[in-house]
Amino acid sequence: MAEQAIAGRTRELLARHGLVLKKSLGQHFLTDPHILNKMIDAAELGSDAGVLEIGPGVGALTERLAEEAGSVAAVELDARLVPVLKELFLSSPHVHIIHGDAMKLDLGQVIHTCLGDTSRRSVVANLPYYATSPILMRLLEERLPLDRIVVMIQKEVAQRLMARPGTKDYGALTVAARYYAETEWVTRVPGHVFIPRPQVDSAVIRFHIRKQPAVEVADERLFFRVVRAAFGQRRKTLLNALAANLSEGKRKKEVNEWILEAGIDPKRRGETLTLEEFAGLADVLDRKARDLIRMAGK
Ligand SMILES: C[S@@+](CC[C@H](N)C(=O)[O-])C[C@H]1O[C@@H](n2cnc3c(N)ncnc32)[C@H](O)[C@@H]1O
Repeated sequence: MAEQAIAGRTRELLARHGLVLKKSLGQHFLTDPHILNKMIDAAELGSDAGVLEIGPGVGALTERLAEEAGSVAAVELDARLVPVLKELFLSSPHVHIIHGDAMKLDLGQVIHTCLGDTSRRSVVANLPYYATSPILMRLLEERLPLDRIVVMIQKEVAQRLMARPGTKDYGALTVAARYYAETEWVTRVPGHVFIPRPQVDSAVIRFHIRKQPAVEVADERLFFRVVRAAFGQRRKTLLNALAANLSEGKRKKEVNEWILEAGIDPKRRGETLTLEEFAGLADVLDRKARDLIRMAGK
């Protein structure tokens, strides 16, 4: 379908159902067929592929997914859109429309129930801006049975995901994404291809989910605590940031020794550390914590 046709159909559906879009739900509907095709190509679908779509809106992307994938499960929060979607996909039994909140639903169960007959699974979605990071983190942290994720997100978040250590965009989100997946920039998306036009530009990013995390750590929760502590106060040195956020009353001298033991200069800023350096540091802290527990038990 051409851009004008998608835009016309979107407006017609909204008018026919008397729907006023809610900015609070990130409702900006895509009208550009070239961008839709880029997302479809990036997802590398086929009849053996199952797709979880988050936020189908009035179904522009869902329709393309339905053409290219074996099964589609589309989770929409806005109850007003659910009957519109059900009507659109009435004669497509491989498309499952689910009314629910992607931040709360048991997504593993949705995948199992709706996409169980497919051999590889992806998420393909134009995510609502207000919930991009929490939804992405859920998809990655919960270790859902997914091979890849192709998402359209705010350009600034995409830049954070792709950032290199030492740059202003590099942060806890970058480290977390890289821990679970390889990230790849697909395309930039200008604001004028949406109804209504958002104030920001977007980008499409592809995640290849790793079978194993990028680095091995003894205690994953501690690893992410170290990462959050290091980025919590970006202007501080690693020593000061960790002493303030993580050391639970330990003197700075000890924290300094831990960082040195991990082979890192304590005067560096947390934002310059690579994934491997964060992992090494978390493992030193884990060893120290175990030593303390062992000594307390003697
Ligand atoms: C950016 S629009 C994308 C719409 C459509 N997929 C498209 O590309 O045109 C985001 C969609 O996510 C829905 N949404 C917002 N929060 C949600 C949530 N927590 N769970 C599921 N859907 C949500 C909105 O109602 C909206 O339909």
